[in-house]
Amino acid sequence: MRPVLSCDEVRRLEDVIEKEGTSKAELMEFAGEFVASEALKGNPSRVVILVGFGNNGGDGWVAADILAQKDVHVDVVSPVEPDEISAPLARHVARRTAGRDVNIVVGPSKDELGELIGEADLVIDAILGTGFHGELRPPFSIWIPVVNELEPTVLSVDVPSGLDAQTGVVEHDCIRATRTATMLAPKLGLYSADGPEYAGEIVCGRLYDQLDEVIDDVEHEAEIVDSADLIDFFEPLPMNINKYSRGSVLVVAGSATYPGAAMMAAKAAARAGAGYVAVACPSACANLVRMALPSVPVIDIPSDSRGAFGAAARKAVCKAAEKFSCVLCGPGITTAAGCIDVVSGLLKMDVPLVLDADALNCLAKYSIGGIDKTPELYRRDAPLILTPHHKELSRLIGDDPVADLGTAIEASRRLLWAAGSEDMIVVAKGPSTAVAGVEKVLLPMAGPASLATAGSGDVLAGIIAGSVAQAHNYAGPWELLCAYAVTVHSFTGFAAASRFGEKSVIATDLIDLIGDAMELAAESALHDLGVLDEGSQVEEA
Ligand SMILES: NC(=O)C1=CN([C@@H]2O[C@H](COP(=O)(O)OP(=O)(O)OC[C@H]3O[C@@H](n4cnc5c(N)ncnc54)[C@H](O)[C@@H]3O)[C@@H](O)[C@H]2O)[C@@H](O)CC1
Ligand SMILES: Nc1ncnc2c1ncn2[C@@H]1O[C@H](COP(=O)(O)OP(=O)(O)O)[C@@H](O)[C@H]1O
Ligand SMILES: [K+]
Repeated sequence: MRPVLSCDEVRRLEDVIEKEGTSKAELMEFAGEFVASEALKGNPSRVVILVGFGNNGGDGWVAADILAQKDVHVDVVSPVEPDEISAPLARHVARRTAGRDVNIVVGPSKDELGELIGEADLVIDAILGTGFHGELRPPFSIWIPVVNELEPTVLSVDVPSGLDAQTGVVEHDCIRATRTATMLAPKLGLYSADGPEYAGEIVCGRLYDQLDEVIDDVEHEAEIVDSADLIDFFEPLPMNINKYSRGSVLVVAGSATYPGAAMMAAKAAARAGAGYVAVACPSACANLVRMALPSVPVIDIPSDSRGAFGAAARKAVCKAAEKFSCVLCGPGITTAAGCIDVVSGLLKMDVPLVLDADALNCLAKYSIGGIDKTPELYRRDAPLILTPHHKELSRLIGDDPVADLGTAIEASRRLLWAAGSEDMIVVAKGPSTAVAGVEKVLLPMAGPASLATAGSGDVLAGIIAGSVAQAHNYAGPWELLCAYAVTVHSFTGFAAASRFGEKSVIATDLIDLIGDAMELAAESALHDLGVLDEGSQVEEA
């Protein structure tokens, strides 16, 4: 797993490194060397380096010097003369580079800038880094659209300029990078909100030899999960099993209005590997589910007048749930009174429980001002996995806004710390999904935007429940198991997009591709571990 840091954590890390004897000035030299080495990978003969007023620009000035020494023609485009640069470290390296064989262009017109970029093989964007905040000001608000319009190959330094390194939000405009060379550790904003759209491929410069020894001296906002970290989940099925010992899931879902949600979640749980999956749904939709899923037993639960769980549902659901290795509750249930009752009954049981969709909205209705105010309502000894998207997460914390990865992680932590249980996980879904536990927050590989389709979350909930059900002897952490499920879901998105076309994927497509997705994830893990060469098949390993 690879750490992802907040801007504050990066600053603290730089302080730790400085205490260990490597100054910030030296770090800037290493950052510039890293940028130059990344730039040289494309063998450019002409490079334009756009620099700003701060230390991000400093990295660019150092890279300019190195590239010029390698016989690359370098044009540095600066808003001011080197002597007028405000950040002292950056001013120092700018003055030094000014005395070398580089062409410095101060305050060019739009046309001049366009011409320079048109002649270059590569543009290095060292305008703004972690120090950027507020509204983009001139001249950068003028430079950035000129760059983007010409669509050159762009290497951004640390973060694409214009992107908030913490939130990933682009308020006004942002450099569209081909690649981003980030320093010490990726910043959270590269994975949040608009980050993935603008950052391109992300490469990380370690800069400091003993980075592994000091990086744990600061907290990590999150950790990226690579397929290789999930290798233990790709074991083949043992011979000596039966359908129950493989793991069983009770899917408590559906209503007269939303029978499909129950069908999709149940089928996904089975495709994810559970040996026995049953559905407990309101009697109003039971026959529909029976007809759609011949392999799945359906337990009739008393309905209310609208076809949702009724007053007698809690007892019937909890009795049925006793026999299962995992219960998934929520897809399509509505928030009728009987549903709220069912959710509260299941929370009191000691079976591993996944709460999704309307089960989360039922939970939010329990309390005023956020469920973290009354953690006794959801604190339990058995595993509890909540799978909210941003709106559901916001409801759970009393309607405080959840808009991006950073705020989703913060909201998840509020829920987790209030409960204080190692067996509770929040899978905060979004374009990038965070899997948060009390100890750590994981970022599994995100899927394609094709996953933004109705019912896709029901499929993920099924994959999570199916995976939990199989984890009889699993020693944890639950974060990793949920990260595995999210990764498989992401791969279903890629597999479906390549089969049906990016815009044509619908949630039911994802379900039948769960097996393919597991194979793709396993291949990717073996590839990361160096067991598979590019293009070879799993069977050859
Ligand atoms: N501090 C360190 O130890 C290291 C820092 N490094 C680099 O330093 C960067 C951070 O440097 P700084 O903290 O100087 O900040 P930046 O260089 O990212 O930006 C600060 C500058 O941008 C200007 N600015 C801020 N908001 C603006 C806006 N809305 N419109 C126009 N201009 C705006 C400010 O006037 C300020 O001069 C990192 O991203 C990284 O690239 C690296 O050199 C590695 C070591
Ligand atoms: N832009 C996106 N890129 C990648 N994945 C996405 C994107 N938008 C949504 N997703 C994923 O799709 C799923 C949607 O879940 P959810 O919002 O609960 O859908 P539904 O309620 O319709 O089932 C989540 O797993 C989420 O992470
Ligand atoms: K930048």
